[in-house]
Amino acid sequence: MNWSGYYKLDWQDRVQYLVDHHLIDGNQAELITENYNPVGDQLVENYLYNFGVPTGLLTDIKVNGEHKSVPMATEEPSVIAAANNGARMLNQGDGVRAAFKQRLIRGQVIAINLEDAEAFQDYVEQHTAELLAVANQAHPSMLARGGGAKDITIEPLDINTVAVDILVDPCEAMGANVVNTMAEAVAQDLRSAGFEILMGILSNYATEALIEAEVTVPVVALKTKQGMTGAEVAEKIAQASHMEQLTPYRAVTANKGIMNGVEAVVLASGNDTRAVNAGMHAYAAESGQYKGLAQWLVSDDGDYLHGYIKMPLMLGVVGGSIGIVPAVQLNQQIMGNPDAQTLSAIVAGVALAQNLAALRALVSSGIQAGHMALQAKSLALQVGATVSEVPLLVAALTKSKQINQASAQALLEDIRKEMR
Ligand SMILES: CC(C)(COP(=O)([O-])OP(=O)([O-])OC[C@H]1O[C@@H](n2cnc3c(N)ncnc32)[C@H](O)[C@@H]1OP(=O)([O-])[O-])[C@@H](O)C(=O)NCCC(=O)NCCSC(=O)C[C@@](C)(O)CC(=O)[O-]
Ligand SMILES: NC(=O)C1=CN([C@@H]2O[C@H](COP(=O)(O)OP(=O)(O)OC[C@H]3O[C@@H](n4cnc5c(N)ncnc54)[C@H](O)[C@@H]3O)[C@@H](O)[C@H]2O)C=CC1
Repeated sequence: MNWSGYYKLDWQDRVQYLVDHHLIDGNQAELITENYNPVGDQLVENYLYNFGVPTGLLTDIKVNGEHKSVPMATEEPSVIAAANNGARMLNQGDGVRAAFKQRLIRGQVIAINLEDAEAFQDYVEQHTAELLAVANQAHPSMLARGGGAKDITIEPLDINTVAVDILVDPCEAMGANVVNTMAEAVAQDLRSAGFEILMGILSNYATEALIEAEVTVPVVALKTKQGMTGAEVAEKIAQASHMEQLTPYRAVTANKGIMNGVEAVVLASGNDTRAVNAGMHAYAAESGQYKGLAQWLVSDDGDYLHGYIKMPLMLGVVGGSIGIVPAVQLNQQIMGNPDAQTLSAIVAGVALAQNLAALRALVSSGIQAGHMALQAKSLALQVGATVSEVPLLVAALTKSKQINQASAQALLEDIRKEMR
């Protein structure tokens, strides 16, 4: 097959090309057509169709004194139920408090093959004001909004390599493109001054945008239907949380659980999930050992469970695809059209809610009871149940306590026999 120039075809011809070359059949072309979206066609290259991600609601999480409803986009069963469950417990205290100390994005301009790295550093120090002006002239509207390039720091990388780091306040944007534009302008300026510059690019390791969130939950909110007291559950959650500081094998799983919620809100809010993920995981390993991002401790009097999380989070409420995709605008509206800091506080709150629900399940009934009960619906669809058969099969699976593909298939056959 010759794919050269495929990207120049219009959408209909791109789909027809797949049919003509037997990559898809006519029914599948229809599926693509049903899911065509003109906005999608403008957003990505070689566009075929919009791949739908189910979006559900976290109905109520109290963050910085405000009750928020939060759309979450995820394909994984039980994540949204768990977020609701976690938030239900967090809300029984005063809710989550979350804030940034600063919120800046970093651009790196990397100078290489320096004959005298110290002389280069002196040059940058002496020309800091000029370099900041070059950065700000590259995107003047950010300065006009009260943001823009704020500081320049120097990061020696080896004997003849130095990164000049520009720290930028992107206001309500995430700032990746803004910073890249500034970094390239500074790179050009340094080239004109005679230095060899390898590249200018933002860093997704957002250590100047660390959000800290904390919550205090009365232990009574944690008691289980199976009879564990809140105090018992709290004690075990604190122990479980400590394990994440001891072994990276446990920490990665716990952080995956946190990302269940974080990524679902980041995606629904039109933000860049990859940027958030990369920064989060790097930060989890900042001590040299990968650790859990959240920590839970029982208060001295035993009455409260205290949760804390600190993570890099650079999100925007303008820029990128945010203003373009109608579903994103809808999701922002459901959250009350938050500003960038409020959206970040919501995400940090969801991180705590998600982690609390997962840990509580792990140390009480185990994860499978809640997770697999909700997974049963996907399993039913997987084995070919029709939409009207799904509730019957889910009920049968839950009763059988054998939530796997083989038993789903067998139970579906039984249901069909009975229906005949
Ligand atoms: C699944 C539950 C919530 C059941 O929990 P439950 O205690 O059986 O549920 P409940 O019926 O008592 O309901 C309690 C609350 O949960 C919410 N809730 C309950 N069901 C629903 C639902 N269908 N849809 C929406 N919300 C739901 C809802 O807020 C409800 O309050 P109410 O509205 O009744 O006042 C619980 O077992 C749980 O939180 N489990 C954790 C599940 C989880 O974390 N799933 C993520 C996938 S596993 C994973 O990827 C990560 C992990 C776990 O490995 C991370 C780690 O290891 O740390
Ligand atoms: N490594 C990474 O993370 C990279 C990410 N990206 C992508 O970059 C996009 C985000 O970049 P941005 O620079 O945030 O978007 P952007 O390029 O759309 O810039 C934001 C725009 O919004 C305008 N704006 C209007 N009102 C504003 C306000 N109140 N505050 C701030 N800006 C305002 C700015 O002037 C600017 O033109 C995302 O789509 C991301 O996926 C791009 C390159 C690399």
